[in-house]
Amino acid sequence: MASISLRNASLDYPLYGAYDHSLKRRLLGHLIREQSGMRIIRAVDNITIEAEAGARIGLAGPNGSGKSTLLRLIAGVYPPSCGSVAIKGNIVPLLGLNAGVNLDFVAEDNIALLLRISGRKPTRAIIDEIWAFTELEERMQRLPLRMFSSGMLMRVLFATATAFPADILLLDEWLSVVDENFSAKAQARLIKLVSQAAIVIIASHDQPLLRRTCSTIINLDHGRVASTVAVEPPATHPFELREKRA
Ligand SMILES: Nc1ncnc2c1ncn2[C@@H]1O[C@H](COP(=O)(O)OP(=O)(O)OP(=O)(O)O)[C@@H](O)[C@H]1O
Repeated sequence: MASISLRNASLDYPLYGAYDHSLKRRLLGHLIREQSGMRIIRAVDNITIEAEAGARIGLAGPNGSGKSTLLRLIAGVYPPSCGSVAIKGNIVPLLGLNAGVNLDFVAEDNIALLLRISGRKPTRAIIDEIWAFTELEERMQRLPLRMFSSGMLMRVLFATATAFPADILLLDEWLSVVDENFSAKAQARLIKLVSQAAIVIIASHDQPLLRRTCSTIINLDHGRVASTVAVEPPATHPFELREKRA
């Protein structure tokens, strides 16, 4: 059974070199939690979340409030600086599509690599199925991704990231997927993935979207939970995810 348990989890980003070394700065260092010359940003601050199967959680909050970092913490991209994060179930993190990609490798090798990273065996049949979804010419499978347009690259990465169902689906707002035709197709694939996932967490600035799709909205502010709002159960399939990054 899928579950997420964050207990008093925090995440500090160390900011190497983002400061000066003057005496004044050193004297002021302790005021900004600077340790041995390292400045730290606490992007997620003491957050506790318990989610079981069926949870649909929206993360809201102003720019820099910690939504993306919290998703990365749950995805295991970063370990917590303190507190604990325990996850049961396989996670599909749709956070930044470029993660894990090597532009110098040909497309099919990248697909194989991404599948392996997510614990899947990249068989010929699976790669072909992913490629069919992209609607790109077959010969392009053997070209380095460096030669792809950004829209083509997006198609390949989206098709790969969404090829398998997830127990836990994490969505950072990023869907401005290429041209109109593909967008409709991408949206349909995403809706399917969302409906199959046991737990879905969506970070977005789009309150109507969060209200349509989530049962709980967590409002973040400066990395902390400012409020948690229960939302009426969404109507059947009001899912509309085409949005631009803020
Ligand atoms: N790689 C990084 N290194 C250092 N600081 C970072 C890094 N990524 C984010 N931050 C900082 O962490 C804080 C939280 O950022 P985060 O991207 O999680 O916020 P967000 O709520 O997703 O913002 P937005 O709505 O603008 O996408 C911000 O202060 C940001 O400057």
